[in-house]
Amino acid sequence: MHERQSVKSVDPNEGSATIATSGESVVEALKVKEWEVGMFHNEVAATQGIRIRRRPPTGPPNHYVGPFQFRLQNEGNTPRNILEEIVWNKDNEVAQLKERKPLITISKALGNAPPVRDFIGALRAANERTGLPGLIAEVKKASPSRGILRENFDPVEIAQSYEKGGAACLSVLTDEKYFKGSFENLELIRNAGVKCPLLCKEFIIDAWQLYYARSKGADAVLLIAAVLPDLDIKYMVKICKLLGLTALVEVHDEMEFDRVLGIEGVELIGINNRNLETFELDISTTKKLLEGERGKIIRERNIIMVGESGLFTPEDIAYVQEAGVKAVLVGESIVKQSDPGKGISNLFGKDISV
Ligand SMILES: O=P(O)(O)OC[C@@H](O)[C@@H](O)c1c[nH]c2ccccc12
Repeated sequence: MHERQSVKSVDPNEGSATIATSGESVVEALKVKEWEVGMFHNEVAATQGIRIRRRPPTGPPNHYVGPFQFRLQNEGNTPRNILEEIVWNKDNEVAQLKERKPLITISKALGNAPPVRDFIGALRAANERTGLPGLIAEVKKASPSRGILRENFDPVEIAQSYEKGGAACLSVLTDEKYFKGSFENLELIRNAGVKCPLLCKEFIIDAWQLYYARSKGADAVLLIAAVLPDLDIKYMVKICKLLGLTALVEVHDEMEFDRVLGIEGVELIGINNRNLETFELDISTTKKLLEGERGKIIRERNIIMVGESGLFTPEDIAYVQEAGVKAVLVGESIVKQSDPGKGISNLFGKDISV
């Protein structure tokens, strides 16, 4: 047992952690370390062409100093775009949630989580059954680019309608601040007896979130290459496998796609037609990225490709299918319709539930 230390470390080269005089200052020192790691993270990310910085570039850690809004207005601490703002906000959110529910608590809850469902299996089966891309239908109330998509929003009703309409899997937004989603919605849908596997649509920046998502009943999670450096994706994909989760790794340009193709164990890749930094939408992104060598690698490795965002008509579906996707992720065009299940028939130009 240590006696309470009250003197500085004798070695002046040692770091601030050794000046600790009580449990609280050890915690502070750990937070500073965490902050430094976050800073280092920004530099590693930049070498991989990632423009999104994990933390504001100056000042102390944002989760224990002052209101976030205040910090955002400070020079040097202004996010460059909406994706960066979301990520910085998520960093705060996760830091707080983690303090309330440490990993050990969540690990215990994992045993009580609903069993995992086969996300990729469901997509493949739907694709074989219909000859069309398997549908991941998104339960989405709002987005920063489109505002409120549906006023009268009952997540369970929408999920059941999607399932009835022939969706293979569902995507449930869990971000509250920017997408008006919640983990409660995910749990409600799972507990209502919906059988489709569920994607937890979240901005994942910390492995803790993977455990949390599984404990809330998720079968799959989204990993965004515009935000996560290679090593994070690599470890997160491994943790997903341990937990039985499917990782949908999302890319939106050639560089991200090549990075992800260099990571072992990736089985499901989404091409987001929307650039999350600028909101620009262009469905030819899916086609462009699957042309040539990359398309060949995908086929050789039997990786399932998902066309994401901006799909509204049977022509759009045919276009991305022709480009090589076996699945699509669709929100806006179906969630806006009074009967979302019927929205699916409109989207595909036929009833895909039979
Ligand atoms: O509503 P749309 O345009 O059909 O898009 C759905 C889905 O692709 C989109 O919500 C999405 C794809 N990747 C994301 C990452 C974060 C937030 C949202 C998304």
